[in-house]
Amino acid sequence: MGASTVWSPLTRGVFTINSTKPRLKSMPLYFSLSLTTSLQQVRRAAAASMSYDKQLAAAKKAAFLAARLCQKVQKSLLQSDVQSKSDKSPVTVADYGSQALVSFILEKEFPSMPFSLVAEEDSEDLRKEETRETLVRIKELVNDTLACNGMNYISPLSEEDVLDAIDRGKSEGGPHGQHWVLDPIDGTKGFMRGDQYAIALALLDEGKVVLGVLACPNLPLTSLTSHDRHISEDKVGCLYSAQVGAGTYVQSLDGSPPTKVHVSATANPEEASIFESFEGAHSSHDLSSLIAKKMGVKAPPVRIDSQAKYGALSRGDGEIYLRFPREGYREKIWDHAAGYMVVAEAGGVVTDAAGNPLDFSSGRYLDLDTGIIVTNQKLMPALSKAVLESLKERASSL
Ligand SMILES: Nc1ncnc2c1ncn2[C@@H]1O[C@H](COP(=O)(O)O)[C@@H](O)[C@H]1OP(=O)(O)O
Ligand SMILES: [Mg+2]
Ligand SMILES: [Mg+2]
Ligand SMILES: [Mg+2]
Repeated sequence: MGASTVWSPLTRGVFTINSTKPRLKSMPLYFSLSLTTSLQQVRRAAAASMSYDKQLAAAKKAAFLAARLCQKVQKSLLQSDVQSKSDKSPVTVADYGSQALVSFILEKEFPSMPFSLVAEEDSEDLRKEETRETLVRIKELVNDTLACNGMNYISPLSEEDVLDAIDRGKSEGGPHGQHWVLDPIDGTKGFMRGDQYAIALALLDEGKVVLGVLACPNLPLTSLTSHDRHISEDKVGCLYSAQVGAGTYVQSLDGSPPTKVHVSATANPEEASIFESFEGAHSSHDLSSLIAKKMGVKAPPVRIDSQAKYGALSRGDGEIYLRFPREGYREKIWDHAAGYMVVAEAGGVVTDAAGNPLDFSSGRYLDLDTGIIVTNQKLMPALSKAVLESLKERASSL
């Protein structure tokens, strides 16, 4: 392990922790170890007790601007906006534009802090000659979004600025220091279909998620499962924000004041409903229906794309979110960090299939057991039991 630069909440300055720093020759090993441990304890305690108000305000601003950019692209989604990446997943100018914008804004907001961003996209394909036109389009989109949202005091970005901003997202994250975590468009398939997607932004401090913001431009302001949807039925666009120890709030992307949300209090599985991926290739629908049957859930599953599921669950639109990707698929931290915070601060529980908490501290990937399950505290015991039984049953039938 090498040196890691840490922004200290205590000193509001930057200091460097070097895990391999030589001990004083005369310093006994136990003293050196206990010094390291207490330094870590001080840093963790500071993270838990500090306020992330400034970072949260910046994250909301960045996610809001990215949402505006994405809305503009989704409106005029043309075939030429879609490229093929080596992994064949569709990447649009909005993915790149959103990442460039968020990266640029966050770095500008905290000029005296070291900037670390773990984000999904990189600029490799965009640096090729044949994608020059796409790059120009992205640059224009980013600059238009800044100018149209009262930020014309910022000088326009060049193509190189855009590429650099995208590539700031290459950080490996990890257990020390602060790292932003970004999915510039979560649910690209939903975005392309005109359905749900989210801009998902979180902050890690000492390996723990300390804030999360989810901009969901197509999510209705009223409950997805409400039987009383009339007046505001057509109003969409939610901005969720959560900070450790301070609860979860939602507001309209058009600027309504934030309202505190809480997960559903339902304890009866018969009254619960389940969220799962729209895409059957992203999560096993069969396993979800087996779990639902075992729990006695009566309602049909609600299938929506992206971390909008976490947002909907945090305000009680439904009680359970199940995610069981195909074997071998490795979850990335940007696909869950913001959603996790939004649900956890609204009183919900997020674990892997074995009941372990998610560990966001070990790099770009989440290493976990089989799948991710999310619900309220009352339903978790029944859900865990049904999940374990269903997994066992599935394994024995293979
Ligand atoms: N084969 C896959 N299995 C599971 N998840 C996937 C797969 N391919 C992409 N994803 C990611 O799953 C998430 C969306 O899943 P869902 O909408 O079903 O909840 C997105 O983060 C998406 O990435 P992306 O951010 O590129 O859209
Ligand atoms: Mg993707
Ligand atoms: Mg994603
Ligand atoms: Mg994405």
